[in-house]
Amino acid sequence: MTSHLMKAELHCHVEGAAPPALTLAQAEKYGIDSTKFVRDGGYLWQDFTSFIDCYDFVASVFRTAEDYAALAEAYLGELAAANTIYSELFISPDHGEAVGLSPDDYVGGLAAGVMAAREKTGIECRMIIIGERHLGPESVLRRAEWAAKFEHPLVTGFNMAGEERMHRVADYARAFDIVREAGLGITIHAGELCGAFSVADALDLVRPSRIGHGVRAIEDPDLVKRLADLGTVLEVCPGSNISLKVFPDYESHPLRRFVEAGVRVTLNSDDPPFFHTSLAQEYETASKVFGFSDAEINAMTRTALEAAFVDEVTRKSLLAKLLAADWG
Ligand SMILES: Nc1ncnc2[nH]cnc12
Ligand SMILES: [Zn+2]
Repeated sequence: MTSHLMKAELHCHVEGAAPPALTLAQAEKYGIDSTKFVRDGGYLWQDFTSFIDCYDFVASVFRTAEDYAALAEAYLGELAAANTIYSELFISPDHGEAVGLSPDDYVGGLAAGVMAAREKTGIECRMIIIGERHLGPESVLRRAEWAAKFEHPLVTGFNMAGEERMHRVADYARAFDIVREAGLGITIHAGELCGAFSVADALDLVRPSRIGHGVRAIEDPDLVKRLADLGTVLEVCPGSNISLKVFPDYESHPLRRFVEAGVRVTLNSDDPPFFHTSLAQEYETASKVFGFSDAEINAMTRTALEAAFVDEVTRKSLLAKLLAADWG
């Protein structure tokens, strides 16, 4: 049982956290037909491409700042109820713009939800701007330039998600230079749909402190050692990896091999209802399926807090909470 363990999450896409029932209610509110993407209380997709189509549909039924505030508040409330003290939400202003919501209103709505959740539960949250890789290098560059200028105390990082098989990391290096210069934390999806070369490219060209997934680095032992030596933190999402068939089953999932190799890892849900998971479920899987002890799981939570894109005062306070719980 892991319900008593304190938790932290670095990798969850906010639109990907929308429960199917909420998506249905939103679709009804705007008179949108959802039958192609939601059925029997679950999302309909078969592979990564149709997953992204379904994700885009879900995002399209959130249309106002208030819709996004309610979504963020609901997800953070669920996390807090599972003993989670810190969350980083990946947010994608491109999805807001696609339905006519300005980036300012998109982030403003989410921030209102984040603050309401903190008020009610004490959960701390920061937001990470996403550039969508499959929208192309120009789009990610434009998003990076916007993020570099957009100053908001709750927006602390930049990530690139989306279709990893499109373009090369080099095509996006300039975007990451811009956000690095602006002082944002940097993480990038790599080594999920593509192999070790993609993680190596990310290390060489983007120099992230964290990597979203990164799990296919396991295909190259020298790269695993490089990750351990650099101290790069992997945002591992085991349930997502199994659902998207990155690995056929948990026995072949490399989470434990990364830990044994000294790579810093964290536990995350990615897009929880799409993958029939939750952060609480990922902690349970770490214990029951991977066989990690409470102490090993607490070490992953500590790693998440150490790698979080927060100011040092907040980090210290979060680490103190975890330490107190660990002793308790
Ligand atoms: N697992 C994932 N990989 C890449 N892009 C995503 N966007 C939402 N979920 C994603
Ligand atoms: Zn992701």
